[in-house]
Amino acid sequence: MLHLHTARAAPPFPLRLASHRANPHRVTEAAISIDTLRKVYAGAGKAPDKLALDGVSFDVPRGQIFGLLGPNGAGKSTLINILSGMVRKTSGSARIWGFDIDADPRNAKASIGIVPQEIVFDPFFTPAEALELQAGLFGVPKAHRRTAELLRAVRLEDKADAYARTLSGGMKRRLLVAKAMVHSPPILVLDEPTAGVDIDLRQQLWDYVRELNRAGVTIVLTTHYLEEAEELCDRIAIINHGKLIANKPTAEMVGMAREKLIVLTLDQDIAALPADPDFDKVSKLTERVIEIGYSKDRLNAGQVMSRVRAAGYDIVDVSTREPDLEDVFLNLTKAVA
Ligand SMILES: Nc1ncnc2c1ncn2[C@@H]1O[C@H](COP(=O)(O)OP(=O)(O)OP(=O)(O)O)[C@@H](O)[C@H]1O
Repeated sequence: MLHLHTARAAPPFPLRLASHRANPHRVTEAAISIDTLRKVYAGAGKAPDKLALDGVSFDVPRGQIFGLLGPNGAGKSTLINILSGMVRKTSGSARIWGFDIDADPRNAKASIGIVPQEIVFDPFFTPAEALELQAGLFGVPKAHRRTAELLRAVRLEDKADAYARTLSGGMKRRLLVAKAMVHSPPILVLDEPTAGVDIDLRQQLWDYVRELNRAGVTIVLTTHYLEEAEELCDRIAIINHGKLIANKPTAEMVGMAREKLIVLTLDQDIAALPADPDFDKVSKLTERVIEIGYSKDRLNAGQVMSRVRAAGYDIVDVSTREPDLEDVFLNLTKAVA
């Protein structure tokens, strides 16, 4: 049972109250709204300038788990670092919970909690001290601090007074999530939180992320793990080479994979691969096993098998594969590579 009051109707401490009162319509806005965001890193020495974000625009709807996917170097961290105020954008604009990051940076920052990719800790602080310090940095007065509650939420209450260096990797990750929540932001961003994390821990972390989301927190996560995005996210955006190349509800995104694969075990060694203009690709996996890729718009599995039989083979075993996010991802990133 989660006791966080992260997304309560009354805006969290400390800065949002006044602005929300001043503009109640903001409540209906997207959690994050990004408009034509561009970032060029100036080249050092003889190195050329690097265009990291090339006019990216999208909204993260409130209340969702939103996945930001992209290959290495796509621009994901740049985007998140702009939101957190660590990187200065070159042009474009961004609003966090309705607050423009230029015009209202304090409220924008107060509305977002960021769990960084790397685990950085002062080993001599206990988890309780680390949370108190972090709350202090955000200007949360003592009376509003929720150290014990947060430690309970991330199941670290019995480690409250242990030195950080004695925590396991998983405990440290959970402490990072608690640290990102000290100011009760309505948005939590997790930057590749499960890179290098074992399966058990990953599952625990996702359970907790789901719990936070059920409590009303909008979640943005970047990940390289496509299955993870597929399992967790309501909506997925893909960026590649600094450009947004897709942004859809997860089910729709997965449905974009047109190609299906069928693996057939034949009754005899394959002499020549069956050629058919409707097959997108045919590959021999072993002497008697072939894999055929076909577009589900043009053929169904029965028709594929009939055509292989017509080429003189009997089929002794068959399996098909549904398209998944990986197929979409590969197709999309290939198209603009
Ligand atoms: N401080 C910097 N100076 C110059 N170039 C940079 C800087 N930071 C990032 N880049 C470049 O900008 C591009 C986008 O990098 P970014 O870290 O945003 O990508 P990413 O999608 O987060 O990648 P990863 O998944 O590997 O973390 C890359 O080509 C990277 O080399």
